[in-house]
Amino acid sequence: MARVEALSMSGATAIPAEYVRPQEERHGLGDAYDEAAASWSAAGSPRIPVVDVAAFDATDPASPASLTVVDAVRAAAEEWGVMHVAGHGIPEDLIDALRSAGTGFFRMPIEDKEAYANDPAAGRLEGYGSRLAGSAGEDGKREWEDYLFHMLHPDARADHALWPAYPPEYVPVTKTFGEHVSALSSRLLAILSLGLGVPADTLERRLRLTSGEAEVEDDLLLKLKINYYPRCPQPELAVGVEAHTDVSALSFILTNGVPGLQVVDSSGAWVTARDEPGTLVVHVGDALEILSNGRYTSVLHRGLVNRQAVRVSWVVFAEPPPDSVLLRPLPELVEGDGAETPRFEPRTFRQHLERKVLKKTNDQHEEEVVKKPPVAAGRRRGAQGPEEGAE
Ligand SMILES: Oc1cc(O)c2c(c1)O[C@H](c1ccc(O)c(O)c1)[C@@H](O)[C@H]2O
Ligand SMILES: O=C(O)CCC(=O)C(=O)O
Ligand SMILES: [Fe+2]
Repeated sequence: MARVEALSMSGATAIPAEYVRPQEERHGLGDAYDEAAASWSAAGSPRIPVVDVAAFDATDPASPASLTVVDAVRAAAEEWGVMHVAGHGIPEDLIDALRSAGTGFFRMPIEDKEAYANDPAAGRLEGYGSRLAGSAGEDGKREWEDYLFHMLHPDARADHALWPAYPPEYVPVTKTFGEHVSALSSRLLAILSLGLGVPADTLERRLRLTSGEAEVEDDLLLKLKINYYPRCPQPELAVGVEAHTDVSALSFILTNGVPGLQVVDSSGAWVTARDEPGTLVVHVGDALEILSNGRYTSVLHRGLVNRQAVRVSWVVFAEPPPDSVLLRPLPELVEGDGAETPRFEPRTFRQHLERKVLKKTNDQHEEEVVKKPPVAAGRRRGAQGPEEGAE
């Protein structure tokens, strides 16, 4: 398997055809540093909201301080589907240690990283890999990134044999980080539940409780993907990660400070995420969009690459168990007095993934619509359609 890192280090000035994105996808692509400078310097340019959740008190969710947090998170999740979260409670020195552990792994020679290679075709998704965005072998389908992917939490489900043995602090640091993200994810799901006008434990219960007669509590799973985006000689032709929405309930993102993440705003324009020190970027994913009956928006985003600096991002996906939980709009929203029309058909997480992949590889399959990137600046998101099935 060709690693993007090796291509980047080869010194070639042109990228291979399989990394050249189709013309219709190249709108607004460019060196992430140039795109960031252009987007941040424009007067009145839109900014992803920064919300500080420190003042939310789970033991007193109706206090004025808690309600202020609920309102800010609700507004960001509705209008953007993405926010920079401050006051998250994860110690800065732990975040620094996480960054240096992951960077330490990628600093090893490629041959040493290959010991961790995954094999998606054989169903082994965990490990070191390089992604094919679409059908294998087609031109314009590869993404300019290598990655490391593994289960992070709960610890009992994580196979530490698949985690890097080097650097030696990788396992303890990453594991501790997972515990903190788990706590943060519960806190945010409580805030987001209150934002929907339902009790604080609603979203987490619905994401974890097995449907059926006996209420069995399953775990919310956390998976870690460390994305490694090497320097790219033609960033106007390539993407690090193509435009997509996350299938998770929530995703948590940290970076090494190099720009690249872009999100679509409510006018349909690409906005480059800033580096907001002390914050984590949090995405609303498809699972939460479904549970909230579309009130919260699963954010369409992509990753740009650049000529001068390696970009690294750490993404934690918080997702329901694949088969045991039925994802559907909360009964509290779609049943009884003042009920909303359900906008999504019930499905398990695995079914959702399968339908989305099917939709991507077969555009005729229209009942499940995957959000499409804007073709020109300023086009409204509504034109792309959320992934709905029950209207
Ligand atoms: O819960 C999620 C949400 C996501 O958005 C993603 C995910 C899990 O896993 C995807 C992934 C990671 C590693 C692989 O080898 C894959 O084939 C897929 C990730 O890309 C993302 O879409
Ligand atoms: O690198 C980033 O900032 C985002 C990566 C991403 O969207 C993903 O891995 O799903
Ligand atoms: Fe993503």
